[in-house]
Amino acid sequence: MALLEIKNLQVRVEEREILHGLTLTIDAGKVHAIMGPNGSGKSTLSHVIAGKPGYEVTGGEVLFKGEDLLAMAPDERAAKGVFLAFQYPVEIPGVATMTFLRTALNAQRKARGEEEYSTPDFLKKVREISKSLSIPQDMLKRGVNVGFSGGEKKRNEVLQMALFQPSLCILDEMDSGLDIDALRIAADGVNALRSPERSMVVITHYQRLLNYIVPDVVHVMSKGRVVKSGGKELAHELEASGYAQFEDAA
Ligand SMILES: Nc1ncnc2c1ncn2[C@@H]1O[C@H](COP(=O)(O)OP(=O)(O)OP(=O)(O)O)[C@@H](O)[C@H]1O
Repeated sequence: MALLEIKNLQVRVEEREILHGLTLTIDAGKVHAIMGPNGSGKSTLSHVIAGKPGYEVTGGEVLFKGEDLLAMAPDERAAKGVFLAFQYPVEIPGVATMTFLRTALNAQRKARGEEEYSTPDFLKKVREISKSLSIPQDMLKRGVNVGFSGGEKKRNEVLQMALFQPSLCILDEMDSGLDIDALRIAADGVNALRSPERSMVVITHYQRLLNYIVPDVVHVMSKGRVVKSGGKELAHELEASGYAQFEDAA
């Protein structure tokens, strides 16, 4: 069974149809890259999967582990293992990162009927992961993403991923705003999470990120649909030839 199955998905935002019958299947243990020009609907797709409000699904279906994902509330999706790493992570002043991480993790565990982490176990886990991502401990005492640099925000997203252990990770333009060293650290963190049970959807404009996170499958999106799928070599072809050929075909 596929981990995620999207069939003929149609989505409207503010009365305008953005996804026009998108079909995509993601098997467990695979890394899929989604590429495509600005405005083709990549972020819209990731937001609809995560359950962000404001998107009206007018047709099609999304099955996650065989269940109707669209019928689930966003927190239920997270507890079931869907994680979206934001393109622009939000700041939450007044909520310490550590408190946020612990509350979110325990809420997800509780929803799954699992025991909550004890404080020492939780601290040990966070320290281990943050060390591997070069995130200083004092950063975790600050408000969520408050005063974090662009690179630190992205690394904080990878920290959440490593802590929550989701089965589907969607990375929306993880490379934007990252310098080469930060990109390598974040990509190493993502690669460490690759497993036969976990799938990743990497949304990016550029082939560069895919040198660090090598995909099994590459899809091209254009005008609200997946218009071509192939192996990792497809990303190299796109880098050479651009997206215009698909714009015409869509
Ligand atoms: N909240 C919104 N209100 C109105 N239009 C929207 C909204 N969100 C998205 N759109 C429109 O939907 C289209 C697809 O946007 P989306 O952000 O999904 O594309 P994208 O492929 O992620 O683009 P980019 O590569 O530039 O990030 C765009 O034309 C955008 O203007």
